[in-house]
Amino acid sequence: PGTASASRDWERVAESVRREYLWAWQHYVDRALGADHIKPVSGGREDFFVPGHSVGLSAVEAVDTLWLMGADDEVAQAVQWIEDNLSFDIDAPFQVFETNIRMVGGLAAAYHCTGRPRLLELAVDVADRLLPAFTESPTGLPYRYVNLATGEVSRPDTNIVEVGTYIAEFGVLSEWTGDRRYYDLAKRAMRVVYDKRTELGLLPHDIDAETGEWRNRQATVGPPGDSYYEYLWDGYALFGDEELRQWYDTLTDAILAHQAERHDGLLWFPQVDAFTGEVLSREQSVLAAFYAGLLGESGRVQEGRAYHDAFHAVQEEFGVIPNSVDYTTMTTSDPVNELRPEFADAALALWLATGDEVFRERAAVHYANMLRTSKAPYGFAGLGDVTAEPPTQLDSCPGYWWSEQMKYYWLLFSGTPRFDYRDNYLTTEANLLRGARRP
Ligand SMILES: O=C1NC[C@H](CO)[C@@H](O)[C@@H]1O
Ligand SMILES: [Ca+2]
Repeated sequence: PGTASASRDWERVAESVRREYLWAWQHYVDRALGADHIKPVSGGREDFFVPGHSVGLSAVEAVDTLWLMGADDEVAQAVQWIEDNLSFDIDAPFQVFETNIRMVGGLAAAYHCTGRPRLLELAVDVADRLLPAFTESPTGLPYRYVNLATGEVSRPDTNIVEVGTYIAEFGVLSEWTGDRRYYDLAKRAMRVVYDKRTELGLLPHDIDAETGEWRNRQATVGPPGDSYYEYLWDGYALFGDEELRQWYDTLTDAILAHQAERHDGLLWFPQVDAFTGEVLSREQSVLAAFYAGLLGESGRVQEGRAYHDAFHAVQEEFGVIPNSVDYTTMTTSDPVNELRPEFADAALALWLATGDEVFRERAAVHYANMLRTSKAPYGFAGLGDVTAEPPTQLDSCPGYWWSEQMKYYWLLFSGTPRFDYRDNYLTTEANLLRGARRP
């Protein structure tokens, strides 16, 4: 990986990605610096976590992407705003999962790339404000919300993603500070879920943080199941935790045995009843596409390739992948596109795992189709209906756009010396926690 390919001028595509990203960044700086989101059609500002309490989400999500692009002046702009303005002393309930993967992860990645101590201090500050969600819980499964100023917790009606997607961000904080609390609290919640797997070795996705009881029967590799599985593997990949790998292997073997289904020669993962294996739904969320990359990087390369082939068929059918498809008819009942990055996420993971150029080609099409349909006056916009000609643009650009697909494209096409292509780690929000190579 990282070598130029004779068949395509990847450098030219990489330069396009960097140019478009810096164009969008300049509009964010000019019109919405400090806001969680810019509104790309109107040029307005928008809060993500809590109305009236933006925490500069897009700037935090952008730092490592800008750094990997060598855009050091823009890195300085983002870091300046963060160090001068960012405070988490906010008397409002924040969603623990989203705050972790976006703010803890974003600040930790910014620290990993720049080495600026204030960024690590802020990551630790916001992580400490999340801890009551874990320590106040009778089961160790964190509540969904915590007030960052008072520590008041709420919403035990949670799911395996929101109780199990912390080990990467919390683990590096333990590594970088020497305080094991973060790692231990994150892993304990994962163990509670694993120990409740069904006879078939499958997991429902909804769970009560106070009673520990399952609240549904359905198993899915899409939301809100996806990153629980991802972080079992990541805990092994990042910290060498063999127990997490064993849990991952046990659950993945069960998923491949009971959830995998072939249809028209393509591999899919329908939703099934975790206790009986009965197929409940053949809707496939675009977010489930990440799973192709997870299978590929965790030694299930053939299955990973096959599942990416399935989503490639969806990209061929629609151009821009809609929120979900029914794979038995290849039709969509949800034609919205929210700039979801998972197809590109899996393309990068599979390219790093196999070196096969087909994944760069597929990602290049993903980028070209986004560029053609989502570019709006002040940034990149989601689409209201990917089947319309032209697709209708939404006045929204999610924070993950600044951290995910543009970074995946850049890493796939640029061969940047700032990234260790052989030893690296990106979180589920594409925050770089290992593999930055400072010049
Ligand atoms: O894990 C995640 N789930 C949802 C977002 C992208 O679709 C993003 O926040 C992240 O990739
Ligand atoms: Ca993800």
